[in-house]
Amino acid sequence: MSTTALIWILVAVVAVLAIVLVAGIVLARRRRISLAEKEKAERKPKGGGYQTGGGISLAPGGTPAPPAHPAGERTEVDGQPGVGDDASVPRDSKRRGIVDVTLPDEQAPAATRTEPVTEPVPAQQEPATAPVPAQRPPAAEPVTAPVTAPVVVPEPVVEAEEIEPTSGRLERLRGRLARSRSTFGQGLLGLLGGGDLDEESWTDVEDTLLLADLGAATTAEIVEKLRGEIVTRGVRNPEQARALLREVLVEALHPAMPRAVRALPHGDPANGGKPAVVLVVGVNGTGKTTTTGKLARVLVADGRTVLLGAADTFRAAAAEQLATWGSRVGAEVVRGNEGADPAAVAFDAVKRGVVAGVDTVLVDTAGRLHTKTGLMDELGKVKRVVEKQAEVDEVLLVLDATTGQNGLTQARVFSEVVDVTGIVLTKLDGTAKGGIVFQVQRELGVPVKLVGLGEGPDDLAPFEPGAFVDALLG
Ligand SMILES: Nc1nc2c(ncn2[C@@H]2O[C@H](COP(=O)(O)OP(=O)(O)OP(=O)(O)O)[C@@H](O)[C@H]2O)c(=O)[nH]1
Repeated sequence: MSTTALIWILVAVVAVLAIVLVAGIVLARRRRISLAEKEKAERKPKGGGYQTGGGISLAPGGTPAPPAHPAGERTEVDGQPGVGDDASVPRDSKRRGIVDVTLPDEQAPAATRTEPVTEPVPAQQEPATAPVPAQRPPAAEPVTAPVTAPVVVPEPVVEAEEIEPTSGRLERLRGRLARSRSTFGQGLLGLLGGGDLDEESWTDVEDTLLLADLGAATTAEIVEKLRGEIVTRGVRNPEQARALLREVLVEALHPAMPRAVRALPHGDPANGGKPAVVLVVGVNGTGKTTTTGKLARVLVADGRTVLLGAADTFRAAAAEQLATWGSRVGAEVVRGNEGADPAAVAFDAVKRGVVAGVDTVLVDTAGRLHTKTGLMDELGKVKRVVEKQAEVDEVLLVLDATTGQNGLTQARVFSEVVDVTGIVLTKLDGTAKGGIVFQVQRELGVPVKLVGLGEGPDDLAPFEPGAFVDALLG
């Protein structure tokens, strides 16, 4: 074979190799592209219900608005809305936000005002002893502007209802604490009175207290005290264990805290004295209106005259509900139109209370607010405005005992917003977590003054640590 032929064969081989190489590269590229496309094709639409391992739920963009906040479904029996939650949808009326409140022009004619009070007016600067209606200059009257004009509902007592005496109510209603009693009475006493206590038994005691919602700090304190005293006193039998447990629990409830509800007037209202003003605050559904009504009965039973202010203007039926309570005890009710500014209604109520010379004005406020700022604005305003008429003597925070930690969160927020002076713990009849009493007091440093033990009109009892613990221990 000639050299020329060899060269041609080599060229041909190189050419074939080059073609194979190029074809290989192209094919490889093609494959890679098709792989990527496959991946793309298989990718699920963003967030379509996919949940990552971390538990983060992704929702596809541009889809309809997410389901309503559970607060919208909350009722007085379910989980309660917390402060700072979205507002609950009122049970039977349109929702109104605090942002809807239109502040009046100072100079606006009375008839167009939506809120009666913004600044001090002559009437509010009168001496406390002034006989109010007669001596008030006419110029002061626009303060209660017609738009929020109080609907004063004088309710004569058609049929005087018998009101249960208030003393000893906790003892009478002790049966209502049955659910909590099973934890303390049977649970704790069973553990403590059962002979030698090993580490495991103490863990059980701790768990029992935690389950009853006493909170970690109080639980630790109580357990430590019990452990020490059991050894020191040589507790050997169930009776001794019971006595010790009672003592430790009562002590943890700070029996020396002042628990009187400051609802008595300043001087004689018939002679220019001012009524006591009690603001009832709390998240909706906790039992504010019911508590206000029950408290009115307590006062009436004590021979006091009461005026009720229905400043919960979010829920139309709340005013109705309060009016019913009022009519049952012959208490006048001042209410605003639905959606009226709660501060205006509160102002009108207290003003009317001063004029009418009642002993006590109880103001049921609204707790249905979007944010802490909203709450602060509104409650702060209610208090400021009321104080133009009379001193606020008591701010009762109503907490639903069945909501546990949520109630505690609410309590913290409210106590930052207003100077809470007492706590009413409602629905203690429906919970095994009566221990929340301990925690609430400890957290807020504010005494539990009243407890709600049922839906009946006289199911409100003064809170007495000794009687309460006795009821818990059975
Ligand atoms: N079992 C029990 N139920 C109670 C107690 N206190 C109130 N309730 C019930 O709780 C529900 C709510 O009470 P309301 O007084 O309407 O609550 P509220 O806080 O005024 O609610 P809003 O007007 O929506 O803000 C009602 O069905 C009451 O009967 C209590 O101590 N025990």
